[in-house]
Amino acid sequence: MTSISMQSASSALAPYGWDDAWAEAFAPYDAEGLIAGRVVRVDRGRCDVVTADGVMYADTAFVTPHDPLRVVCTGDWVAVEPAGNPRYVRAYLPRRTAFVRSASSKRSEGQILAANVDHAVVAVSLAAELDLARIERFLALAWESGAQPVVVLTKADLVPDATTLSYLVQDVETTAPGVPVLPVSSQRGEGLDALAALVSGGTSVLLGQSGAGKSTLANVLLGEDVMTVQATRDADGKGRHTTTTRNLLALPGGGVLIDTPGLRGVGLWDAETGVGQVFSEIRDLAEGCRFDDCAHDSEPGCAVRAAVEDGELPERRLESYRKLLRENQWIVAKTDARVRAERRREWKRKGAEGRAAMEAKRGRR
Ligand SMILES: Nc1nc2c(ncn2[C@@H]2O[C@H](COP(=O)(O)OP(=O)(O)OP(=O)(O)O)[C@@H](O)[C@H]2O)c(=O)[nH]1
Ligand SMILES: [Zn+2]
Repeated sequence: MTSISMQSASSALAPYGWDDAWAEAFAPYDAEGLIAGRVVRVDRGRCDVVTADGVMYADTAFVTPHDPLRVVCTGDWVAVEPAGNPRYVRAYLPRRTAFVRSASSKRSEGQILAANVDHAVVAVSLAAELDLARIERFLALAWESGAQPVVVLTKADLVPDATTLSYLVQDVETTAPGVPVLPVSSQRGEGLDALAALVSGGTSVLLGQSGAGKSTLANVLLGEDVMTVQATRDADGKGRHTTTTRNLLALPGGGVLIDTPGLRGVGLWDAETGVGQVFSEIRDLAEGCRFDDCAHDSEPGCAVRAAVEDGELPERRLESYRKLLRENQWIVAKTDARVRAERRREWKRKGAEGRAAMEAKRGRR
């Protein structure tokens, strides 16, 4: 049975992405009298949570274990205490997707940047020459998170004619199998309705190089309503201007936009699965290689090299694939080395503390 509080939460939180599956996952917390909400901002152990009763300021101490991937982040659905000063976040619901930096989700030292993202919108400017390798890199990050990538080719108004534009779109489409490619112009308005429709069904993030036009797109998507959205004041009336720095916003046309500073400058991390998805046609071809661990270099019976020789697979694509895999392996190795060094320091520190404690005890005797 759904409680009254859950029913009101459902309608108030729907613009933030609440659905039946979240309601079901939340049911046990509802039974405990906890409040459902979505994290719109995290800052040093505290977070702002949008709930049916407005934005609440909550402490995350209960849900901040040592594993940095299990720290509450923007986009999480959480169970907050109904009262208290401070109120505590008691739990967060299992994540559907997660953007993680520095290491894979299988490891414990990554940094979580955003949770429960459905669409990763990669903004690519048409004002400069297309850098396909860069697009592939962003797509790897996007796939790795579990979100569906979308490429938005911005500043389409700067492309001289429609034929050129269609060639550019085709180039990106062959680089991005399984990814919708959408040319837009924030200045002239082309493609913006299609983009708004695309992001209206879920939570989106904007990725892409500096100057790609992300802020401009965000402003267009947020429209004039951005001011009223941001004016929803926090319920505990502390009078702080938290809402202006919110990292998660409900879009007037439907859907949610997450824009965190960390996501903006994101680089490649352990994204081997993501890299494989970007180059899905290479992965498919590799099934025909004689050796399971074929590096598609000079091995005999390599189906991938054969496809390059036949002109079926662009050489650039294979090079880019191998480069991203190498880069990825290097990052993993570096991260592992750093973690090992950190652990050693930790052991030393613990050892020293342990010895000090023993000596203190002995001294007391
Ligand atoms: N001609 C044209 N220029 C655009 C368009 N969209 C954005 N720009 C311009 O491109 C520049 C960069 O846009 P931003 O939106 O600031 O880019 P950004 O990706 O947010 O950049 P960072 O904040 O550095 O990550 C600005 O000067 C915009 O005016 C467009 O559709 N057409
Ligand atoms: Zn091969």
